[in-house]
Amino acid sequence: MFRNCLKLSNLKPGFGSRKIYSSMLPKVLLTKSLPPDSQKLLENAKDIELIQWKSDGEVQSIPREKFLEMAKGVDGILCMLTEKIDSELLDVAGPNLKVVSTMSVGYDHVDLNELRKRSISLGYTPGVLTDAVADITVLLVLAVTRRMREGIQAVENGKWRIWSPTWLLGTQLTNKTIGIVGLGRIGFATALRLKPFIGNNGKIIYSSRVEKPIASSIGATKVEFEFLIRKSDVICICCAMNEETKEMFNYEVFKKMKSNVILVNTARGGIIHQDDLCRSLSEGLFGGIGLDVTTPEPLNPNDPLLKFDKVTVIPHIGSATLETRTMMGNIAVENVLTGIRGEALPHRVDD
Ligand SMILES: O=CC(=O)O
Repeated sequence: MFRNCLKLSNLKPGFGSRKIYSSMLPKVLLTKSLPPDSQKLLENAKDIELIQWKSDGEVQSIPREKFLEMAKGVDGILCMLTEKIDSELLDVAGPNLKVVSTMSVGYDHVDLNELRKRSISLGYTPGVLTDAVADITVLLVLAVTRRMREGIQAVENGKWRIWSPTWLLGTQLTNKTIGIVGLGRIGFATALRLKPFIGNNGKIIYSSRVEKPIASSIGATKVEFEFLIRKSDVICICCAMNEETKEMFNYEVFKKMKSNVILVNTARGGIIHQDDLCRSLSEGLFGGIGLDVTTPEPLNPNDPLLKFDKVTVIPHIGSATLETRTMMGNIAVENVLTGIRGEALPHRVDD
């Protein structure tokens, strides 16, 4: 089933025995094919041996056992957010490993402390996916407030009868309060995009560990998380997932929200306690939910969450534009190549 284990040694003809020569080159393990331009960039690197796992149609992530097997003795790993980088993997990889480069802005799948202990650098891809993820956050806000999923289902299932003044009424964003959880790059870009929709009488509030000076440029006000969840009509989760934010949206929090609140999550599924979300939905809470991220991913098509018409789920495609994925891929390649050469990574997670 798998065409796994592609071994690509970037040798010019005439360099003698490929096997002997290639074994002297630093090895980079790539866990999934990159967008075409980024793939070429890595394949054209002259000073590495590229070891790549490939699945048919790119639909499956590298199985854990395969990952452990292929990571042995490598100098660099270029991975996705779907691969767990933990002590087991790092032990198996061994002392040659200098750099892990994840093709993602989030790195909650990486045990940063274990990397630090071993002086392994972590590269990531910040900045370049801000617009794409902010776009999809707005897309979900609009889709949920305007009941897009139900509308599409009605058309497809022959339930579209006649124009009616009272059918499929959504909610207008005008004059509403938007709460952004985490006003980093993506949170700010989302707020900026939503501002014209709420008009002069709408409000943007945000919660964050620190005051964000840029917020004043769009009139956004910093508030306590508690205030945000009580006062917002629309809440966009735009923060990173860490010990502090994991399952911060749970039953207790849901009960404090407005009963018709719209909740959108384009960050990480784990920030929402999903069983609590289902429980709250079955108790009639929420105006609607929009999720680009879930627990687990992929979400089982029979997951109870999908039984609620007001829940719209899309398959973690926030950064999925060719432009953005190519920029992410190129940065991930630069990170891994500079890392194995012992140079400073262009985009390194600071320790
Ligand atoms: O979710 C996507 C990313 O972290 O890049």
